[in-house]
Amino acid sequence: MTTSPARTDLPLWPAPLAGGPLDATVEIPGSKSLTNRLLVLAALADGPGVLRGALRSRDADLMIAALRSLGATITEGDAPSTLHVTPGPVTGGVEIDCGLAGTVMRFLPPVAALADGPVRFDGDPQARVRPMLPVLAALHALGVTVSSDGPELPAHLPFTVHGRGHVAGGAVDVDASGSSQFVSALLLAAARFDRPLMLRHIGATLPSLPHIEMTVATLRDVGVRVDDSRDGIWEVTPGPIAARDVRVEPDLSNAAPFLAAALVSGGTVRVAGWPAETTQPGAMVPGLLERMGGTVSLDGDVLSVTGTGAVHGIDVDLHAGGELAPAFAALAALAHSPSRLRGIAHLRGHETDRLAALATEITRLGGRCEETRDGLVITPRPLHGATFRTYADHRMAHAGAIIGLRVPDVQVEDVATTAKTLPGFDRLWTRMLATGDEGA
Ligand SMILES: O=C(O)C1=C[C@@H](OP(=O)(O)O)[C@@H](O)[C@H](O)C1
Ligand SMILES: C=C(OP(=O)(O)O)C(=O)O
Repeated sequence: MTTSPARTDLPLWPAPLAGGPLDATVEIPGSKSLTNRLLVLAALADGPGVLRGALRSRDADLMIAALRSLGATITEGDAPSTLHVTPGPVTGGVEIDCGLAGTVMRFLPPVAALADGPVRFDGDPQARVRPMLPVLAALHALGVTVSSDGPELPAHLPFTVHGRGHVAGGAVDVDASGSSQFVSALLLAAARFDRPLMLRHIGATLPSLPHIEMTVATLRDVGVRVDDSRDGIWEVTPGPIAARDVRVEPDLSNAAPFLAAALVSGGTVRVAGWPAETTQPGAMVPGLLERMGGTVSLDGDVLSVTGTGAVHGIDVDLHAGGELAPAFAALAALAHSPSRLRGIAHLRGHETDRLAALATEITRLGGRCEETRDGLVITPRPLHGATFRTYADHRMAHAGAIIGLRVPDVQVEDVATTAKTLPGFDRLWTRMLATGDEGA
C-alpha cells in the first residue's frame, strides 16, 4: 500500500460538498447484472425477445457488441433502454472486447463454445489480471478447446475458445471462491449443451450467492429447468429457452452511493422503482443503512432513506454483496465509531484490488483503513482533501464522491470511469445535491 501523493494525468473531478440536508428523488438506470444475463439468454432463445429499462453503459454495450458479433441481431426500440434481440446461429471467427466487464469475460466463453469456429477474447490492460482459470478449466473438462500463447490452460485474458458448434455437458467441478461469475457463466449457456450440466462448487467459500440465485431465477423465468436443491450443486437440463418481453429492475448496487448520501448529508434521498422482491444483492442496502443510522421506508415502489448526518460504524460480512463494499467503506470512513468489513477477500480480483485501493485512498485522505486477510478495518479519524485515485474502478469513484460530501477538496480521479455501469454518475450526483426531484 502506498500513501505517497497521487500524481495522475487523468482528469480530476472536484467532489461536491453537501450544502445541507438533502431532499431528492433519484432515478437509477437498469441493473448491470440483470441486463447482461437477460441479453445472453435472449441471444440464445428460441425467438425474438425484448428488454425494457435495460442498462446502457460500457459493460452493457460491450455485451451487446459481443453478442452481435456472435450472431444475434440487437436493435434499439423507442428508447435506447429498449432492446429487441433476435437470436441467430452462434458464429465463430470473431474477436470479443471484454473491456473490464466480468460479466462479458466470464459469461461469454461458454456461449463461444457453441460457435462454429474460434472466438478470441481480450480486454483492458486491467482485465488481463482478473481470474479466468476456473471457468476455462471447466470448459476444458467439458471437452472444449481453449488456447492462448503458452501450452497451459489460460488463467487470464487474452485467450481463444475453439467453438465446435456444440458442448457435450456432463459433470464438472468448479472452484468459484474467486468469483460467483464462474458458476453463473456455465449455468447461463447450459440449456444449449447436449447433456445435462451438473456443476459442483469445490472451493472453501462461495461469494455473491445472490448473483447465482439471480442466474437461476432468470433461467427459470425463460423456462429452463435448474435443480439447486443441494448446497453448492446446480444441475441444468438442456431444453428450449423461451423468448420474453421483460422489464429490467433498477441497479440497486448503484443506488447505494445515492442512498448513503442521505446519511452523510442528513435529509432524505428516494429511489423510485425499488422492486418488492429481487435477487440483487443491493437488497441488503436499506438494512445496512439502517444499522449505520438511517431511517428507511418503502412507499409503494419508492424507497426513502433519511439520515441525520451522524453515521454509526458497522461490523458486517459482505460476502454475499461484495460489490457494495466501496460505498460502505466510504461511509465507514465518515462514521464516529470503527467498522469492520469481512468476507470480501475476492475483491482483490475485481476491477482493481479493491481492498488495497480503498485502504490506500482512505489513508491518503488522513483516514485509518487497514487490510485484513478478508476485508478492511476502518477507524474514524479527521479527513482532509486530496486526490482520490480510482484505478479504472467505477465503485472507487462512488466512494470518493461519498467522502467528498463532507470533506472539502476531495478530487476524484477519472470520474468518467463510472460509465462502466452508470454513465452520467457525476451529473446525477450533482443534481441530487441540488435537492430536487431529478431523473437520470
Ligand atoms: O454475476 C454478476 O452479475 C456479478 C457477480 C459478482 O461478482 P463476484 O462474485 O466476482 O464478486 C459481483 O461482484 C459483480 O459486480 C456482478
Ligand atoms: C465486480 C464488479 O463488476 P464485474 O461485473 O466487472 O465483475 C462490480 O461492478 O462491482
